[in-house]
Amino acid sequence: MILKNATILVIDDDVDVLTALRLLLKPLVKEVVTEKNPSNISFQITQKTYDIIILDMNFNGLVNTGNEGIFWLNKIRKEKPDTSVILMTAYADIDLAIRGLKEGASDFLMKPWKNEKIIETITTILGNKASKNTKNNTLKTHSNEIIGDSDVMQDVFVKLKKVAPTDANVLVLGENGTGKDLIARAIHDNSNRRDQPFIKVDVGALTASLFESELFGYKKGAFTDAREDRKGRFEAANGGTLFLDEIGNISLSQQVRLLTVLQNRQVTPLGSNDAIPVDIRLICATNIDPKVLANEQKFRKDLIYRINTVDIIVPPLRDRGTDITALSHHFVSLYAEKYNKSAFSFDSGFISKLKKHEFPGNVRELQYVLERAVIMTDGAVLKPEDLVFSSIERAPASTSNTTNSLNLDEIEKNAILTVLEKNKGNVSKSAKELGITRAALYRRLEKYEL
Ligand SMILES: Nc1ncnc2c1ncn2[C@@H]1O[C@H](COP(=O)(O)OP(=O)(O)OP(=O)(O)O)[C@@H](O)[C@H]1O
Repeated sequence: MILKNATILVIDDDVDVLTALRLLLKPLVKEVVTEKNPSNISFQITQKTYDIIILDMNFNGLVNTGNEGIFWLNKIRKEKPDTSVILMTAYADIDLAIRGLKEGASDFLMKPWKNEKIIETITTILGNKASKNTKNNTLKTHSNEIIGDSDVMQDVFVKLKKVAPTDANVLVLGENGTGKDLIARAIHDNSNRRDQPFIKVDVGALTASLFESELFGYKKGAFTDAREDRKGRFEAANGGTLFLDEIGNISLSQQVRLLTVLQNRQVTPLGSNDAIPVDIRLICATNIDPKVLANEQKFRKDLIYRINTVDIIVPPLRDRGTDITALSHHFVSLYAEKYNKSAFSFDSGFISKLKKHEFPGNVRELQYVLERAVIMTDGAVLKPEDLVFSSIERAPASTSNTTNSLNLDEIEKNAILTVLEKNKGNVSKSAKELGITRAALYRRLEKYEL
C-alpha cells in the first residue's frame, strides 16, 4: 500500500501531540483520525479499519511504566490483528520498546520525534504490509480481495502482477464463478491506468442491435430511438481499461466489427462519419473452453490473436485444494458481519464436507452456500448439516422434468426449468441457485427458447 491511500488513527492524551501529528500527516495520507481518550479505542476501531495506529504508551502522565500502552496494544492486536501499531513514548525506555515489539507492535518511536522518522516508519510498515499481502493467500487491491493460497492461484497472482503494468491485452479464461471478473479488476488496479476508468461490458448479453450502439455510441437521429448523442463504452474507457466479459458468445459478424476497432484504434459512432481515436487496454473473459474458441467456425483466429497477448487461466474451485478453507473463513466472517452475527467457528466435519463437493458453480456457489449457512445457523459453530448444496444436480431426478437423456443440453435445460419453477420464475434467485450470472441465465433461456 502507498502512503496516500493509508488511514491512520493517532491516540494520545496530549492535544498538542494530536494536533502536530494531524498537521504533519493529513497532507500525506488518505485520512487521519485523532483520539484523546484511550477508552474510546474499541469504539474507534469498530467504526473503521485503520492501516496504522500510532499509540502513546503513557496516558495520565503519572504512570510512566508503559503498562497502559501495552494494555491498549493487546486490545488492538486482539480486535484488529491486521492493523499495525506504532508505539510512542516520551521516555527512552528500550525494555519497554522491546516488550511492545514482542507483544506485536510493528515499530517504536521516541518523543520528541523527528517528522522524517515518523514518515519513514509509516512508509516502511505500509510497504511490508503490501508485500505480505501479496505473498500470503490474498491479492489485495483497493477495490477487491482475491483469496487463494493454492499453488495454482499463487501462480495466477504472479502472472497477474507481471502482466498488469504492461499494456498487453489479456484474455481471462475459466468456468463460471471462478473469479474472472475479480481478476480483470485486479489487473486494472495494478496497472498504470488504475486512476483511469475501468469499464465492463457483458458483450455476450448484448443483442445484435445493441452491440454496436453500446460499444461504439451513436449520434442523435442515427436510429429511431437515438434522441441525443451517446458515447459508446470504448470512448468511455478511453485512457483506461475496457473489460469485455463473455467474449466467446459474440457472433462472427460482431467479431469482425470488434477486430476493426482494435486494429484501427478508433471508433466511429453510429450515424457519424468521424472516427474517434481511443486508447484502451483490453481485457476479455470467457467461460468457453479454449478448444472451442480455437474452432474457426465459432471464433476468428485473427481476433483471438489480438485479444490474447497473454492468457490467464483461472482454475475451477475443485482443483484448488486449500483455497476452500481460506475462502470459507473469508466468506463466513464477511456474512457474519453483514448479518450482525458473532464470529463462527467450524466443526471438524464442516470443511471436509465442503471439500467433498464438486462446486460446479465454483466460488460463487461456495459463497451462496456459506451465506445461507450463516443466515440459517443459530449457534456459534457451523456444522456439516448447515451446508445445503444447490438442487442443481439432484433436481432432474426428482421432478416431473426428469429425463433419462444423457444429452448435456437437455440436462442443463431441465435443471434450469426445475430451478425456475422452484423460484416461481424469479430469474435473479434462479441464477443465484444455479451458480451463474443473470446474463448467463438469460442467454440460456434464449438458447433453449424457454
Ligand atoms: N478468489 C476469490 N476470492 C474472493 N472472492 C471470490 C474469489 N473468486 C470469486 N470470488 C467471488 O465469487 C463471485 C463470482 O466471481 P466472479 O464474478 O469474479 O466470477 P466470474 O468467473 O467472472 O463469473 P462469470 O463467468 O459467471 O461471470 C463474486 O462474488 C466474487 O467476489
